[in-house]
Parts: sequence; C-alpha cells; structure tokens
Amino acid sequence: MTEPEPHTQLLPTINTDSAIIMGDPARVDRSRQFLEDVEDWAFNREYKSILGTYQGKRILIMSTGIGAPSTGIAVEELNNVGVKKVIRVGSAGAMQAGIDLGKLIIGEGVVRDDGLTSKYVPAIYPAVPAFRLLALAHYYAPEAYYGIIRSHDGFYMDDNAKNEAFWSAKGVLGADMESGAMMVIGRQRGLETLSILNNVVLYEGDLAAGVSDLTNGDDLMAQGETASIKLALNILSDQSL
Ligand SMILES: O=P(O)(O)O[C@H]1O[C@H](CO)[C@@H](O)[C@H]1O
Ligand SMILES: O=c1cc[nH]c(=O)[nH]1
Repeated sequence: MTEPEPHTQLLPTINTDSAIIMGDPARVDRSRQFLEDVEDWAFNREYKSILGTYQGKRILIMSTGIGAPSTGIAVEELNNVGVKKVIRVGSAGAMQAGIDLGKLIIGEGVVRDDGLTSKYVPAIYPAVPAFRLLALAHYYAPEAYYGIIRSHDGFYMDDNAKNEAFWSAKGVLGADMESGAMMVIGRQRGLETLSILNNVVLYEGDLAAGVSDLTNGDDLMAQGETASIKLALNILSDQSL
C-alpha cells in the first residue's frame, strides 16, 4: 500500500494535477467558500489541505507555513503525488511606492535571496514562472502589477531597510519568503508554477503592522486575498491547460 507523504500526508489518490499553496493555514479555511464539494484532506504540522472543484476542475489547496524549507518540502511532496501545476497565493510587502494595499503583485521572476535553493542549483539559475500560467494571469488580471519579486529568509532583520532600498532601486516590486523556492524546486521537478501576491504592506511601511492587519481581516487586504485566490482558481481551471 502507498504510504502518505511524511509531512503533507498527501497521497496520489488526491487525484488532481493542480494545487494552490499559501503560507497560512487559516487562508486555506477562508478559501473553502470558493470551492464546491469540499473535502478536508489533512492537517499535519503547517500543512493543511482541502480538495474541491472549481468550474468542474478538481483542485488541491494547501498551506506551507513560512519560508523556503517548508515550501520546498511541500513542492517535493506535491510532485511525489502527481501534481504538475502549482500556484502560490501569498501575501507580500510592496517595494515600490504607489502599490496600494490589496493590490496583486505577480512575479515574472524572483530574486533568490533564500538559503535553500542554491543547495539545489547555483544562484545564477533563474527563478521564473511557467509562461502558460503567467499568460493566463495577464488574461484574467491585466490590472495586476507584473515584475520581479524578491524572496528572502529573514522577516526581522536589522538590515531590512537597507536591503529593501537596494532592491527597490533595482525595480523589484514586492517581497515574500516562498516564491523563489517554489519556482526553482518546481522547475527542477518539471512542475509549472506561478506566484500571485496580495500586498499587505505599503512601501517603507511597518512590516509587522501590515501582517497583523491581514490577520485581522483589514478590508483592502481581505479583498486582495479573495482576488488572489479567485485568480489562481480561474487560471488552474482554464480549458487551455
Ligand atoms: O501570507 P504568506 O503566504 O505566509 O506569505 C508571506 O507572509 C509571511 C510573512 O508574514 C511569509 O510567509 C511571506 O511570504
Ligand atoms: O514585507 C513583507 C510582507 C509580507 N511578507 C514578507 O515577506 N514581506
């Protein structure tokens, strides 16, 4: 008998090639309302998973916890059970002035400022999304902000302001902690990936306060979260895939 994956508890009997991942297990619960025929799958460590259908397409939604290592495990275990397309629906801090709260930032590529992915492939290897998924994002959400994002490892770093000023000046749009790992490891395993981020911190705003506002359901951020989940569902259920 096939054993469940050790961390996510997934099995090939999830019977879908498409998954949405997100850091926060509570966001998985908030995603239920958009699916039909919802089935709880597992909740082990930080990995909470549900299955359901959206416009006839069966889709897995699963949390990964925070950061590259736990996301790397999630991507590996998704691959082990037959998932081929993964979209991250995360939160981010804006790195350019003028990107309002709740606006969507979609990565055309990621600055790999994490510790894990260079253990897979050298740092000169690009972290990029799948063109097919990115093209569908443009179709369903032409108004989103598209560009380079930065995935980092340290939320409470003494040199945050300096690093953000540096990468902002290079044109980076927003920061998260998982997109780079998902894209690099996903690409190594032959998966198609995309990252859709809901802005929860204005550029040069208070990082911790922004994340708390998301937890407390601030209106603009809640709307951004809903928009990001629906966009991922529309892409993964598109007939062209
Ligand atoms: O809201 P999630 O998906 O967890 O994403 C962002 O929020 C967390 C930090 O507060 C990090 O995981 C970051 O990438
Ligand atoms: O600024 C932010 C906000 C959320 N998550 C991050 O990684 N950075």
